[in-house]
Amino acid sequence: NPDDSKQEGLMDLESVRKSLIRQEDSIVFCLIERAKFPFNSSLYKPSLQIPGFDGSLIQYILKETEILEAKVGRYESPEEHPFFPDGLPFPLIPSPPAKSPEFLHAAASSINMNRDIWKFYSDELLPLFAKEGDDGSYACTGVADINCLQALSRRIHYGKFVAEVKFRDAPEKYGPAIHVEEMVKKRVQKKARIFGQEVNINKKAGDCKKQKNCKIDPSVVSRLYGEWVMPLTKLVEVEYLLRRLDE
Ligand SMILES: O=C(O)C(=O)C[C@]1(C(=O)O)C=C[C@@H](O)C=C1
Repeated sequence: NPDDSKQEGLMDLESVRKSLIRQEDSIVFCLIERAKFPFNSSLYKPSLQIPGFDGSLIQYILKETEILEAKVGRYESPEEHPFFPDGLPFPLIPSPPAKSPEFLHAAASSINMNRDIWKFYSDELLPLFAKEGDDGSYACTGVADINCLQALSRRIHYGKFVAEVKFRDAPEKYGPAIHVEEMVKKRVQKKARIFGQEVNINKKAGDCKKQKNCKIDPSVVSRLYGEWVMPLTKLVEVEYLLRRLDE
């Protein structure tokens, strides 16, 4: 019953969608940050030879980042999903006791789409917007990648919350999904234009009218949502609902 959830201070579809909209801002800003650097292909190849590690520098940075984050409890949150879940350390500090029962069904923790997110990000999305070249700034580029990957992962796995509120609520209220998708694509495109403009104190703020003046190509951001973010969010929703009635 949706009213019960409101009384318990829990989520409804409106609040879940509001969170998805706020997360768009983070994603667009992370992409703008990554677009400052050239492609830096060495970051993604195992050729840099990290002592004691068999993989690329980007994998090393992400894995070590997640080890630290796990120690301070990041992955105790149902909103966070590690890219390297195997063998992560337990938190060093206990989490505060939960105020309300878990919102998601226990099966939620078995869903992790980060393998697909890693793949589309490095193989398909990056080549669409990173300019060619190698300036050697691998650490900063890698950190920018990790911020993008984690923001995308959080957004896509938020599908679990979308699915749970839909499961609890009456689905006929939601209207055709296709309109929601068109609106999302238009909105992120507009955000890329507005957030990606050069701000000049002598000019009225508007947006970057010409694509070449934008820090990130707005059509790439719209494509990112249409081709990967929303389809993967739907997949998370379906995977979640398939497990929703498990004991
Ligand atoms: O808002 C919803 O109802 C969702 O299911 C989320 C979402 C999205 O990823 O933004 C996913 C699929 C729908 O077709 C539309 C939107």
